[in-house]
Amino acid sequence: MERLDDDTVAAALDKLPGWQRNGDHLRRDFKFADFNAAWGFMSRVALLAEAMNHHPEWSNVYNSVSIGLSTHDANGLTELDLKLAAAINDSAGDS
Ligand SMILES: C[C@H](O)[C@H](O)[C@H]1CNC2=NC(N)=NC(=O)C2=N1
Repeated sequence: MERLDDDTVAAALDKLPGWQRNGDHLRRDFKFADFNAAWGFMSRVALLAEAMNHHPEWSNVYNSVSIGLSTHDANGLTELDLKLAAAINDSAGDS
């Protein structure tokens, strides 16, 4: 998988509400009603990450989930990160 150039990433981010670029990562923080909702979200994301064989860097504190996306095999951002970011938004109930 090829690394994306800066313009391609910037254009894609316009269509990914909540996500920001931070160097080689896309980042978004989510907040839910409670731990149960946060964990349910993480369970859904875990299943789709496994299906994509593309996995998030994330942490959870009670109702907060912080996510970083990057393609380690490519040392940067690829289409897989954009795809996973969009799928994560769907899992959180965003468009
Ligand atoms: C061997 C396996 O295909 C790779 O290690 C996959 C697994 N999940 C991955 N996830 C992410 N985020 N980046 C990768 O480069 C990656 N590579």
